Amino acid sequence: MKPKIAVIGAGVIGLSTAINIENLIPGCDITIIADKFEKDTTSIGAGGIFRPTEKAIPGVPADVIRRWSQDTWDFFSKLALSDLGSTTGHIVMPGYIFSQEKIENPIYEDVIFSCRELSQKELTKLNMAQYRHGYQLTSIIVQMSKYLPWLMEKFVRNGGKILKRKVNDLKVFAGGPYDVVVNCTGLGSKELVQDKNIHPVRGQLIRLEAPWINFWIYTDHGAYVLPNAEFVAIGGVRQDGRSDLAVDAEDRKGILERCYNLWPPLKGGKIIGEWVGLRPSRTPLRLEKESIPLPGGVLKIVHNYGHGAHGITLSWGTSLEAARLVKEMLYGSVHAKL
Ligand SMILES: Cc1cc2nc3c(=O)[nH]c(=O)nc-3n(C[C@H](O)[C@H](O)[C@H](O)COP(=O)(O)OP(=O)(O)OC[C@H]3O[C@@H](n4cnc5c(N)ncnc54)[C@H](O)[C@@H]3O)c2cc1C
Repeated sequence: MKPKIAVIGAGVIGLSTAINIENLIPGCDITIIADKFEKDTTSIGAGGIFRPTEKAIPGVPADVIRRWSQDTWDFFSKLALSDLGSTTGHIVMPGYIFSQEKIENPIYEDVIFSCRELSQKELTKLNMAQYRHGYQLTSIIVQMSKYLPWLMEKFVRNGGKILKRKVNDLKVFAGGPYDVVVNCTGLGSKELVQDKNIHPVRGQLIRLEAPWINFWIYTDHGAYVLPNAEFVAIGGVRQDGRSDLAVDAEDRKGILERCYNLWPPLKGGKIIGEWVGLRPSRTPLRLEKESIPLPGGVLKIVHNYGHGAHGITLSWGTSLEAARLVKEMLYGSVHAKL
C-alpha cells in the first residue's frame, strides 16, 4: 500500500518538505493541508537573502546549521546557475555586510560563491568609514513571489494534493487516514501543538522601485537593502513578541532614515509597497519526530518549524532532514541517513 502523508503548512518550509518527501519516497500519497497559501504566508514577504551563520538558531549545534545551510545552498545555487533561475526567482547577487563587530563566519568563506574582508581604504572609498568592518560577498537572493508558486507547481506536478483548511488539533489524525503527519505550521504551532516556545519576531519592510540598485547591503544596526527583479526591499525591524500586522508609521520613519543614511541613492526610489511579517522564532527550531499513543491509534508526527529570521536560508536543508525523518517513521531507522 502507498504510504499516505499529510504536510500541514504551505509556506516555504511546508512546500520544501513536501517536495523532499516526494523525492525520497517515490509513489507516496501526499497532501498539503493549510489555511493560507502564497500571498498570505510569511514566506512570501521575506527579503530572501541566503545569509547563513553558525549562530542562526540558538541551541542548534554549528555543524548542524552548516549542514542545513550547505544542503540549501547546493539546491539554490543549482537553480541560480541554470536556465531555471529566472523562473524560480534565484538570482546571483554581489553584496556587502558592514558591521562594528568583526564577523568570523566560516560558512560564508566555505559555502557561498565568494567572501572577502574589505580594507579600511575600501571602506573609506565606499563612504562606510563609520563601520569598523566590511565584507564583500556574492550570495543568492530569492524572489519569493516566484519561488513559492514554483515550489507549489512542482509539488502538484509530482502528484501532490492540496487541501485548504485549518487544522485545530493533530489528534484528529490518530488512526488515519495518514501514516505520518508533518507539522510545518510556523507560528501556527503555538495553538496547534500548544508550543510555548514559539513566538513572533515582527518585521517591517518597504518596497522601492529602484532598478539602479543591483547589489545588496546588510548591517548590524537595523538597515538592510535587498533587491530582486521586482523591487528593492529595505528594512527593517526585529520586534520580539510583537504580533500586530499593520504597517507602523514610526517603524517606516526609522527604516527610511537608517537606509537613506546608509545608501543615499535609495532616496531616488519610489515607494511601491510596505509589508509586515512575523518571523516564527523558537530556541531551538523544532525538527524532530514524535509518536503519541492515543485511543484511536498511534499518531506519528514529524515537526519542522521555528526557523525565525533564517527560514529561506535553512529551508531546503531542514526539509530534506524532515523528509528523512518521515521515511524513518515509515520504514525504520535502517532506511534513514541523518
Ligand atoms: C521581514 C522579514 C524578512 C525576512 N527575510 C528573510 C531573509 O532574507 N532570509 C531568510 O532566510 N529568511 C527571512 N525571513 C524569515 C522567513 O520568512 C521565515 O523563517 C519563513 O518564511 C518561515 O516559513 P514557514 O513555512 O515556517 O512559515 P509560514 O510562511 O508562516 O507558513 C506557515 C504555513 O502554515 C499554515 N498554518 C499555520 N497554522 C495552521 C493550522 N492550524 N492549520 C492549517 N495550516 C496552518 C499557514 O497557513 C501557512 O501556510 C524573513 C522574515 C521576515 C518577517
